[in-house]
Amino acid sequence: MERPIVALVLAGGTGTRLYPASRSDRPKQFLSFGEEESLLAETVNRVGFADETYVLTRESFADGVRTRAPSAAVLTEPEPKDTGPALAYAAHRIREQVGDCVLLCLPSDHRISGPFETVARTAARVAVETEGLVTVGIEPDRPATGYGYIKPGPSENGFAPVETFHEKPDRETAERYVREGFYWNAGLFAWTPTALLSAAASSPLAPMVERLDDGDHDAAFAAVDPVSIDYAVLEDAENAFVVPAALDWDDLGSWDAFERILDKQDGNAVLGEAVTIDADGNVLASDGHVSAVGVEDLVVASFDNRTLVVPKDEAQRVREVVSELRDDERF
Ligand SMILES: Nc1nc2c(ncn2[C@@H]2O[C@H](COP(=O)(O)OP(=O)(O)O[C@H]3O[C@H](CO)[C@@H](O)[C@H](O)[C@@H]3O)[C@@H](O)[C@H]2O)c(=O)[nH]1
Repeated sequence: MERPIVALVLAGGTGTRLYPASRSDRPKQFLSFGEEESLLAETVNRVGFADETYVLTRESFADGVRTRAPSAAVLTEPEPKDTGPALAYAAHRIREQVGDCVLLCLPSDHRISGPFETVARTAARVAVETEGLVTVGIEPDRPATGYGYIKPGPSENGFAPVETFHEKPDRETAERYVREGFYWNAGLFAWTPTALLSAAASSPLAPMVERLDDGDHDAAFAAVDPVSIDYAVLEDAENAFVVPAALDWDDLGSWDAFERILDKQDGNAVLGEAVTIDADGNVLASDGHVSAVGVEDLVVASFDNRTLVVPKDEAQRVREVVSELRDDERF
């Protein structure tokens, strides 16, 4: 009998780099950018072909998830400790509930179009055939430093072994990887719960896996430090594979990404309403109205009575703002 495909949507991050649209009680996956539905709802709709869908999130987002994705089952994790502990925990819980299915793990905050179902089904098939950890590879169009980079081995039958996986390289290394034909890791994975848990058992997640087997979920989370699945497992995995995918894909990581997805108004990317005079190359995003005069290459983001202004090529520095706001719980 074919294994059921279980979609596991990760919705526990906050997406801080889209502050002030994203806030501690309004993470990126709950937002909609010019579409009718939230990124989370779009993700759950996109995996409508799966036999079951779970959304994994933190307790404080659970109600928001239920409202936005009522068709999915909600799993909450004892502590937000990044995607490594989250994915190991979910694999364990779902194996208890539905047996050794094939998990299709997806971020909840990406914008994707193209043959998603075909790619996802191929990844699921490869996960079962190889009993390995399957990633989806996107051809890069720039040396982005916020992604994982995958060097594929010889490809056969729609997939290739992963020769190396390097999470978030520096700029110079990313430039070399793009020249050498590496893929971006799309953050979309397929594996059986057993394959993931056995890889996790010889990784920094090992102390957690032992305690999950004992059934003590709080102790399992307490036993590990926050770490992403990419650093914890994928960089050292010996049985990882990549399915190259021709998807139109964007993770909307920070405000400069909107330049790639929005129609231009006189050379500016505008979300919401704006008047622009002698202004060029700006990203103007708001839930109200922005006017920009005689300025270039800025991000102006204004939501819920909070405004961020930053040079576009320093858009990542919003992290510094959020870290200061978090210190006194104003995020
Ligand atoms: N449940 C849960 N979900 C989480 C947690 N932390 C993050 N997530 C969710 O996991 C997804 C990915 O997390 P990010 O933190 O946004 O990852 P990233 O830095 O963008 O890097 C990952 O994605 C890139 C593609 O966008 C990859 O290129 C990279 O290798 C990596 O897999 C998002 O949907 C986020 O909401 C957590 O503690 N718990």
